[in-house]
Amino acid sequence: MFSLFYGLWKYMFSKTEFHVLILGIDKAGKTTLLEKLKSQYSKLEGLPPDCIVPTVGLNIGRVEVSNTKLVFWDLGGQSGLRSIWEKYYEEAHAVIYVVDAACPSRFEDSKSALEKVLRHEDLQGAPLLILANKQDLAQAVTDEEVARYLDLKKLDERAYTFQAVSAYDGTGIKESVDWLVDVMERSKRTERLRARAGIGSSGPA
Ligand SMILES: Nc1nc2c(ncn2[C@@H]2O[C@H](COP(=O)(O)OP(=O)(O)OP(=O)(O)O)[C@@H](O)[C@H]2O)c(=O)[nH]1
Ligand SMILES: [Mg+2]
Repeated sequence: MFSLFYGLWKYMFSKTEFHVLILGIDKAGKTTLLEKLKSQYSKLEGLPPDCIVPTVGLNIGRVEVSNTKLVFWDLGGQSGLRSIWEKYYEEAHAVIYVVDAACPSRFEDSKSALEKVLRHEDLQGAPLLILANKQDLAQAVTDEEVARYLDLKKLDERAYTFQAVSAYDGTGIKESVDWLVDVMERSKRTERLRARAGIGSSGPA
């Protein structure tokens, strides 16, 4: 009986919580993005870019956007650390994949790391937001050019988009988060994760 009431209470009063994985190769700007998200969407001051060091473990950021709680998981992108990424796939509602748009010499590495992410069955149907980061730099290429370089195949069955951003000055971040929240709310994967957690779309299970 208690669990029935608790389920009902949880359904009616708790805000939806989404887990978003921030992936990408090292130096793409993932942690800089996380800190920018924190300073734009929460009362917390994010770390300034010159205090950010390469990530070895996991950085977590929690923010609220309208009636939605977002929990960001930022992982290290160095090649020896990428094997850890998959431990987080099962619980993720969506993926943000960050590309350094000012560094074409690393597009190939970025592309193959992303292809591996997309092949993993634990991420089936997860919406994908690909960020062409570092747009504040003159040499950065556009989001369309990053899309051409990555030349991703077999994305038909998942919601995805490319967005030009600067984690440094915040350009494009609001549009990116709005897109992400909207697709996660409508995604079949979200329905599946909710059902597994005992929160059905038409009430507690
Ligand atoms: N100009 C500019 N520099 C950026 C931007 N985003 C990140 N950087 C710089 O890029 C470098 C790497 O940034 P990080 O945020 O540490 O990159 P990361 O993807 O978290 O790297 P790992 O933790 O090693 O995987 C730092 O020197 C940042 O200041 C951006 O939008 N513009
Ligand atoms: Mg980092």
